[in-house]
Amino acid sequence: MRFDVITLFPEQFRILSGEGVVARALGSGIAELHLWNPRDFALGAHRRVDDRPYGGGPGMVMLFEPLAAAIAAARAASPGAQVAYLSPQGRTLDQQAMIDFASAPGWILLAGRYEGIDERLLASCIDQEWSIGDYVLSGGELPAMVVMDAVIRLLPGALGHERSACEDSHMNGLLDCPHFSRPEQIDGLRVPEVLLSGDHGAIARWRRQQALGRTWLRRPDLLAKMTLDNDEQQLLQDFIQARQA
Ligand SMILES: CC(C)(C)c1cccc(C(=O)NCC2(NC(=O)c3cccc4nocc34)CCCC2)c1
Repeated sequence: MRFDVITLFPEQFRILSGEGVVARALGSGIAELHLWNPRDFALGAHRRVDDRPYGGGPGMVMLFEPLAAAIAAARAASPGAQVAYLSPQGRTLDQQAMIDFASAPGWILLAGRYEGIDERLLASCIDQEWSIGDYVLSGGELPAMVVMDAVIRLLPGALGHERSACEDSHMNGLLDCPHFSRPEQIDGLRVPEVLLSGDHGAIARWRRQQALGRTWLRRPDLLAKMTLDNDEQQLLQDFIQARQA
């Protein structure tokens, strides 16, 4: 999958070519990243990419022309790719959204800075507006990297042996089960016996029950989106009753 990112800070994206799943995917051609800096499309003597807001007020606004030109260049280089503006006004993303994005031919991601972009870009050049959540950030670069990380992990061949035991619970919306490793005892705290039993069926059921129970306890909103089969409903009931005992 091809990613084109429009950003005033292309250097920030070096972090993706470090190590791990995304770096390997970029290195092996499963994904590709092309960076476009609006400053390269800024004309005139001062090559401005931002200016003061009409109507006054603090801060600066990213100018229309350099962004429109950068978007046009990215569109020409990535046929079929849609343009998504990472923005606090956007649709809040979740795993299902990332799964949907993973089937696109490519994405052109626009990262904002300052107070944001000239609104006319949304009407003329931008196809989608996405948010990674409700907090004040300095720019759209980290949100763009969050989207790339979540989508690239879903591409065929991206996850080798890293597929985790609880990956399934991630994949169908449950929280993770608890994880333990050596030593068996720390300050009197032991590892649940079932995990030491070697009974893989019991271990898989315990992990499923823990994922169900923790989701019920901590994120009932995620559980509400799910349909549990009879076995899962029984596991969850047993978890709830054990807690009330
Ligand atoms: C959400 C709420 C707290 C109510 C709020 C209200 C008003 C402004 C901001 C704010 O953070 N503005 C600054 C910028 N933020 C983001 O780009 C950004 C922020 C959050 C999630 C994102 N997902 O993608 C891009 C995102 C916009 C221009 C430069 C960075 C945040």
